[in-house]
Amino acid sequence: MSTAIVEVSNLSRVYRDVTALDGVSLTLERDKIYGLLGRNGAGKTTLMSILTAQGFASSGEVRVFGEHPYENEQVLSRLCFIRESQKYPDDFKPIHAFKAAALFYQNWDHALAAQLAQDFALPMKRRIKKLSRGQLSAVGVIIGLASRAELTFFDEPYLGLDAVARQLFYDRLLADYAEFPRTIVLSSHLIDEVANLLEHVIIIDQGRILVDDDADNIRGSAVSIAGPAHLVESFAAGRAVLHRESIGALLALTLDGALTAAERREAQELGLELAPVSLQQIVIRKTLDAGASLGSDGSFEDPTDIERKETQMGASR
Ligand SMILES: Nc1ncnc2c1ncn2[C@@H]1O[C@H](COP(=O)(O)OP(=O)(O)OP(=O)(O)O)[C@@H](O)[C@H]1O
Repeated sequence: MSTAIVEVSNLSRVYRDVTALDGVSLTLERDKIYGLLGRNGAGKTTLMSILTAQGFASSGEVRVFGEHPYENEQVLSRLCFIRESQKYPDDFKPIHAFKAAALFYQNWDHALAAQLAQDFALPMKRRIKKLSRGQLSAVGVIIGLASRAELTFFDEPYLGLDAVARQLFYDRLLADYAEFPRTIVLSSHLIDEVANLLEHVIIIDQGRILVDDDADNIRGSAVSIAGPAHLVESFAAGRAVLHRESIGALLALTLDGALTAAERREAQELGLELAPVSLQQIVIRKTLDAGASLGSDGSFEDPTDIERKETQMGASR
């Protein structure tokens, strides 16, 4: 039996002159934590909006729990979309938002919501429009977790949350997921922070799927190698290089693709240093690579643009 709960086929979304999604096909399986990653404007929110029936597709097919999500109460009551721009009625306090969620979500766990409100030190009786930015994010995070929806989307849920509160969110998410497995899609720019939560990663770039793979495969899909420049160059000859960085006579390369056992031995015999590459670095390299070879208008860009973009993204270490 298929475990796919979301099936997307050739989905596109065009806003006047912007193609936000361009022929996206993917499936999401039951009981998995997905990372939906990509640069600003890549199309992540647009994709999640369409899957949750808050936005329309220009073309393509979307099935959620085997059905069209639009105006489909059966489907919508089984999914939860937490986004930063969530609007609440003017006079709503967190307590009202939770009561409304309890009516809508059949798996709502009141005790969990109360515990999380305490953990996040959320003032339950203050109007939501008076809450700080972090407290507002906490309201969303609590609804996302306590709803225990079969399919939950968190679109950058951490805005304004401090480091302690973010860690609390990650810890509670993992603990609750272990007890009540479900499908969670987490869109985040803080990739290193969420990397350990993710089982599967979808990288989207300029409206297209760039990578759709298990997190472990992606982690193993690049390696960093460092040592005297001439030895590193000869070892890496003929291999795709995602990134290079030199300091004096030393060179560090990020190589695309895993090394075989024999190659690892060879590197060790040459005295070269091998190190894994973080998920965040891989995402940065792959999206820069895709952007460098094919510009948004389909033209090839000047390769020196990579340096400029890396600086913009804060990727250089
Ligand atoms: N309502 C709209 N009208 C016109 N263009 C839009 C609209 N919504 C989104 N876009 C454009 O579509 C593209 C994808 O936007 P989207 O919000 O999906 O990106 P994102 O990956 O979520 O970005 P971020 O990480 O910055 O939140 C962007 O170029 C954006 O400017």
